[in-house]
Amino acid sequence: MTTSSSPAYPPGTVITGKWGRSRYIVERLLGKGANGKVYLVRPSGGRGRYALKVGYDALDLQSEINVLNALKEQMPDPYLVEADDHLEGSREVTFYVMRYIEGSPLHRFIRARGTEWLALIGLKLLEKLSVLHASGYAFGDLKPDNVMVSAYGRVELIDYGGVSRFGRSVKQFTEWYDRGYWNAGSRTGDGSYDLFSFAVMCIGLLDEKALREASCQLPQTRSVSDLQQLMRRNPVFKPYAAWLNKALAGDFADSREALNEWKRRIYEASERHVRQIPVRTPRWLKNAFGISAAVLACAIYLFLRS
Ligand SMILES: Nc1ncnc2c1ncn2[C@@H]1O[C@H](COP(=O)(O)OP(=O)(O)OP(=O)(O)O)[C@@H](O)[C@H]1O
Repeated sequence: MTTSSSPAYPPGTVITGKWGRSRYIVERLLGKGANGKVYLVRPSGGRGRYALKVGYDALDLQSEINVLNALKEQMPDPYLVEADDHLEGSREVTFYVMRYIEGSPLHRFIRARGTEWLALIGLKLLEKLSVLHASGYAFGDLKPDNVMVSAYGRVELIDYGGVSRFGRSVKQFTEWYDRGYWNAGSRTGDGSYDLFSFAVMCIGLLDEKALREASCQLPQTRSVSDLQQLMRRNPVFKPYAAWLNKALAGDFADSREALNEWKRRIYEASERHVRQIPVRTPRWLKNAFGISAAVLACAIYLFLRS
């Protein structure tokens, strides 16, 4: 199996599936993480571009493939294209091919486009999570690096390596977004585990400095009330605070309910916003009104004189 220190495949490398005989040509390395390397590839003789992941550990990659296979039926536009083995020198290496998400990770998107995008992106992300949860899986390692956003605001979860069946221990997590880290519950994979991570992720996107400060507490004193306090201090949280508090407390029955409440709250907030925009009278209308008033005054004067 390939390792994290093995050199990346250079552009032009051909990866041939042992069983399906598909051939993919590497264009470039998209990124590497703790579990594997991901390449941008195009099918030999075919059209389109895909992302191809080569894992460091065969078992870990296989469990990722199993989850993606199980989700294939639930998704209208499946993420997994195919999985196969190929020969790297004399070694057999497992890989899988997925949809290529052209975009940027969530935190970079929000930094570039503004926090007002959070309402819409949060909505789309909750939709993705509720499909995953309806299939009995928790995403686990929900964090901004694992959410890709396209230029048009299309949202996609990447890195299914942390996905676990409901009721099993979460396989991978990142401190800030982990319910256990905030002494707020177990590391058992369930819908509310992901909703908790989602809430902390929103907090970090809206005020990263405050989240960093809150996380500096002693591990035994760190708690959800630190997160609630920081939200009270910054008005940027106002439209989201009630929802975020509910997710932090694990009070949503499931992610469908969380999704519906998010929808309701963002519609209400946008309606309030529209109502608050002062309606300015255009200058031409003021002028026209002035002329009509003058004409009317003359008409009344002439009428009274006659
Ligand atoms: N479908 C995709 N489309 C575009 N880029 C992708 C895709 N999947 C992964 N990437 C890129 O490759 C990088 C590594 O992928 P991934 O997160 O799956 O690897 P990992 O080893 O599981 O990472 P981690 O250390 O976060 O667990 C990502 O950060 C992202 O930049």
